[in-house]
Amino acid sequence: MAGAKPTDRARRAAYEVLRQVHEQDAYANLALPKLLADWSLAGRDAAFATELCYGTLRATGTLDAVLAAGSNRPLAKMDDTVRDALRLGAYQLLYTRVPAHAAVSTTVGLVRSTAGAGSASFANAVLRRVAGAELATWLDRIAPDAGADPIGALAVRYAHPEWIVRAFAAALDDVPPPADATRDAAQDDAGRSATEDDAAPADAAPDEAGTPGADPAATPAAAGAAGAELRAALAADNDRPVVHLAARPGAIDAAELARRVGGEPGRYSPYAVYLPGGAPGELPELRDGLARVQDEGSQLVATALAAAPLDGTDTSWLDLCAGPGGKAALLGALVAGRGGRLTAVEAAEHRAALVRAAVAGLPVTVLHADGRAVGERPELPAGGFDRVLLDAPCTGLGALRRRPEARWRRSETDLADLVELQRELLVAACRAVRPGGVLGYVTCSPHLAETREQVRALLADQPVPLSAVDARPALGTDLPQLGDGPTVQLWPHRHGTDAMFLALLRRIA
Ligand SMILES: C[S@@+](CC[C@H](N)C(=O)[O-])C[C@H]1O[C@@H](n2cnc3c(N)ncnc32)[C@H](O)[C@@H]1O
Repeated sequence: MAGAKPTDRARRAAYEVLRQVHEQDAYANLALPKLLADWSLAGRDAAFATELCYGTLRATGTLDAVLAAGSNRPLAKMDDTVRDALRLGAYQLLYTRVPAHAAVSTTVGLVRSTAGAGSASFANAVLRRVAGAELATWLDRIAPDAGADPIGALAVRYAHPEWIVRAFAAALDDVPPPADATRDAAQDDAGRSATEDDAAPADAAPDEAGTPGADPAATPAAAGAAGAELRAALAADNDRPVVHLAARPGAIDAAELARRVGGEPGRYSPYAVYLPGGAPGELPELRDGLARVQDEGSQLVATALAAAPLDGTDTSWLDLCAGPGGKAALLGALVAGRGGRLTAVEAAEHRAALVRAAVAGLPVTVLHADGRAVGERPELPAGGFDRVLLDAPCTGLGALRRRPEARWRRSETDLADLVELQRELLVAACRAVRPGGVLGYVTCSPHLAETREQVRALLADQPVPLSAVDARPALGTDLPQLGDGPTVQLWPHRHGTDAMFLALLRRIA
């Protein structure tokens, strides 16, 4: 790409990431920064590449529906390289202010260079059809009627798979009405944003620029009608998340960290700092271990476990699923302040290595082991721990805004295996906690099968004698909209955090 215009290199970088995501199961937030560096893309050009890449990945399902309608060839029969180029072109046409002629000609050029002249003329014909109507018109054409199929309509308009829309509706207890103003809200959410000259903020981090932001009118404050909060939750997934840092307790406080990095202290976690529009990049505070990039919701659930009332000893803590180590680092620093020690367990070897790096200098023992082995090895004694965190492997539906490809990669069929594993780990965590001790069950997912239903089944079965503890006071007093308890579900559109779930349970004998 040497010699090419920076905007063309930005498009090419976005396209290469799409290929890596779809061909090699790569993660965009890891692949993109490497390509930006390799191709010397910075500032506005890096922001443009990020916008195109993240936006196209987030909107893939909707773009595919448009392309299918605009093509005489089924998507499944298209060459993979052509399909990704068309997605990138259609994204520019429908979701950005890039001029149509530039979106079409650069995409056709890309297809010509990767797949030859015949494919280029096919791409040209499809994109000209796509360019023939605006997003709103396309949505009206391809989305099911909201009256007959409200979930299907929201799925297309907000670019989420239907099973995720259904899961959010159930978790929010906000089932959309048969017919409503869905169309207007979704169109505003999808409003045009980037041009070649006016892309995402020039200094936007590769992992934070994204599809255009949420509709202010779709916030819970403006909500009220059935389905309004669901729309706000879906829109928040398409919003550009603010980078959150966690100050390491005992090493630096949030106010000082905020001053040093030019951010602002978080609203809810005493350790949180927001970097609005900023890139964490090579901040010395991160390099020196004074802080980590960590969503405020993750900070809150870990600190809530540490804050839950406890009688007796409070020096032996366990993190049963610790990789890559964000919560272990926070808990390790907090238990250090109490003169105690954390044991951090992780089943994947490379992730156990990440935990070791994250907890360097803290009183933490890292075990590369299966968390279900509680009671079977001396380092994991049954009844040996005062506080136990189970941050369970889950669908990750609570962090879709940070992982642009994730919503299309996960499928509902993943759920049954995950729920079973969560259940086995929960039983192991119950064995690990001492009588009188506290167990925190956390998922980065609001799916009821992974959250409230999992806890309800555990309390019904009582593998050890357990009672529920109200998690709300342990989270602090400032958090709004925490519901009736005793469990807590955070949401991006309510709290600006990932959608973390927390249940606190006490072993009573
Ligand atoms: C949600 S992540 C944990 C995130 C972590 N607590 C943090 O804050 O960085 C779940 C982790 O559990 C690990 N895991 C999966 N199955 C496990 C098992 N049987 N025992 C222990 N760890 C497991 C996964 O490899 C993954 O790293």
